Amino acid sequence: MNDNYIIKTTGLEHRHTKGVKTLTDINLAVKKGEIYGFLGPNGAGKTTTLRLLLGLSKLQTGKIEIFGQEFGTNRIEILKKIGSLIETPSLYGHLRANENLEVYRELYGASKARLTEVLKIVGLDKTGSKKVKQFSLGMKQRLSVALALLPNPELLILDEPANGLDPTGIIELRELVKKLNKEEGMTILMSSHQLSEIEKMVSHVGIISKGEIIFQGSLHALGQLQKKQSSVLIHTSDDQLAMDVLKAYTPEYIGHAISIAYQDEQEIAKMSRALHEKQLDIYLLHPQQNNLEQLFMDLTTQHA
Ligand SMILES: Nc1ncnc2c1ncn2[C@@H]1O[C@H](COP(=O)(O)OP(=O)(O)OP(=O)(O)O)[C@@H](O)[C@H]1O
Repeated sequence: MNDNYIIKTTGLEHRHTKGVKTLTDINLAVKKGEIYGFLGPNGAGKTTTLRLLLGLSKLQTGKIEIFGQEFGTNRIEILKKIGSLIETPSLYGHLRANENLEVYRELYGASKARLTEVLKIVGLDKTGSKKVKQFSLGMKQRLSVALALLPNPELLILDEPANGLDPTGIIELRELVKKLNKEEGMTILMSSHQLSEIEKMVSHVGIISKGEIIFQGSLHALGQLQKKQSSVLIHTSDDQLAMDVLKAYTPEYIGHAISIAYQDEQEIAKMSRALHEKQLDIYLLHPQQNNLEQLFMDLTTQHA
């Protein structure tokens, strides 16, 4: 197996109840150093997949390899190197940030120095005597991440960490995730049901819909796919003739204008030149770029 893979699953399938498949042929590939966004609408199967990766649900079909080792037979060794936040951990509202971490410190076999360190990493080292119940949701979330960081993991798995956070909380989370990745060299797998929440922090994306992966690749590749789906709206002094002039681009008349799918801007320039050559006046030439969110919607609905 390629050592670069931190997580590799092959043909994962899962049934919660007899007959109903929750996951079908999940082949996740997360490489060292990636911030991998695991995206999908509610109920798509993200949590089920993450629970399998952490051994919280029993593997039924398929293979899981983490850090290049088969999960089932190297479970303890592997889990020692993973930090996770999968269900909201119980934080004690009447305790301070450091006191909350102290509760778990020994359990994780972490040193006092590590406790101080993780508080600093998540930016909660100056909260003094403030009790956790007075924390914002974003601060609580960062404290939960601090808990996951206590054992100094190589891989961090976060299930919907942006859930319920306001824009400021999301920015704080983004900064933290990027810092962990860059400064601590951590590989991060995080799930979300909203692309906009994570597109500014992830390097790679896996999109799951109805228990199946429908896209996996770099954020750049997703962007390229988005470009392919872009279209330009054109309205001229004679749309009938324009349709004919542009027939090589498979134009579609949509009532008030012509819509044409394009891949790069050069094509728009060519279309414009062809119309001018036929003395057509261009009243409207409007490229419409689907944003990634739209693409995500497209990707999940097309699959239905
Ligand atoms: N313990 C369970 N028993 C039966 N069905 C379950 C169980 N856990 C999850 N499911 C079902 O499996 C499907 C996938 O759920 P899962 O929680 O993995 O989705 P998700 O993508 O994480 O969505 P969400 O963000 O809503 O948790 C859903 O249809 C859900 O109802």
